[in-house]
Amino acid sequence: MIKIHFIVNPISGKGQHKIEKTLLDNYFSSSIYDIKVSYSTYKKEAIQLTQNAILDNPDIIVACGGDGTIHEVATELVGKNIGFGIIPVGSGNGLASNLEIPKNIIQAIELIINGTIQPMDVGYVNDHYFFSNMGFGIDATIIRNYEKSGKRKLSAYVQAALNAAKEYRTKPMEVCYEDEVKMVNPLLLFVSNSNEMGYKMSLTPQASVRDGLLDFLLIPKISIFKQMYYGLLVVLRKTHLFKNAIYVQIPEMEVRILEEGINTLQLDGEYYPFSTTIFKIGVLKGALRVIC
Ligand SMILES: Nc1ncnc2c1ncn2[C@@H]1O[C@H](COP(=O)(O)OP(=O)(O)OP(=O)(O)O)[C@@H](O)[C@H]1O
Repeated sequence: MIKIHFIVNPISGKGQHKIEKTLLDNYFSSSIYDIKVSYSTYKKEAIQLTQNAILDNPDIIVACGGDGTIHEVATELVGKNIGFGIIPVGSGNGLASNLEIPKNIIQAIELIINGTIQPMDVGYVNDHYFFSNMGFGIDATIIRNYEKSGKRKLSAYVQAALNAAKEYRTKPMEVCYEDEVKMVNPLLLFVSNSNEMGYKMSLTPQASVRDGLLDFLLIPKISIFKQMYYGLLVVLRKTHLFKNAIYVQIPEMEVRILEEGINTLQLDGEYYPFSTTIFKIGVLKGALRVIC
């Protein structure tokens, strides 16, 4: 018997997907599979649901949602011998798109049945994991504004980004990597494991979830006109034309923020405040067994 737990976020995407046991039973024969389904009823409950599912010794746990749900479920599976499946019913679906997991629910189910388990890298910052990307800087403010808007669609991201461009204040930081220490004051310090942020957009098109490296993108403080130009290049998928950026592919970096107070990060598109000023960022090669 193959035991599979599905953890479903009922509000992800437009909240209109219907992933239910009756649907799954059509594809997972009861002579081969033992299927369980649970639904998150509030933010971050998928963490607890995954912990409960692990106690049942499943072969596979499937996150049904977007990058936020993937983050919550996969965090509990790092370094464990449990297959991780994805049914991407979120809004941006960045990681699933990077892994070429179809957005069509039936095709994603078929991939869980016929796909192979492949190790993928996992990023970490201090004691938190990330699977797609994380960032200090304006992206954390964009995510905070986006979460406040209560909407989950591309136009809400664009509005959140325009508001963040007006209000964001840069902070001086030291970044240490490969024996170098650089003093920076970045608009954006974006760290990516995956080559897609969601909505088919990317700031780090060269990133791979299997290279044992993270892609670090540092955009210095620039004028509002240059910010708009960069935004345009992101939409046009031509960020390589932007000459003010530092882009390195390395396994680790330390960031020291040179101002006391609360520091904000986005981790896989969710907003997190931290009271620490020192952030150790790195990658665990092949630490998640993903089905794709
Ligand atoms: N029942 C619920 N009510 C409110 N929030 C929930 C519920 N279940 C899960 N959540 C929260 O919903 C948030 C968004 O989830 P998710 O990322 O899966 O969808 P999305 O934002 O539509 O997709 P993406 O991140 O790919 O753009 C997560 O923070 C998650 O904790």
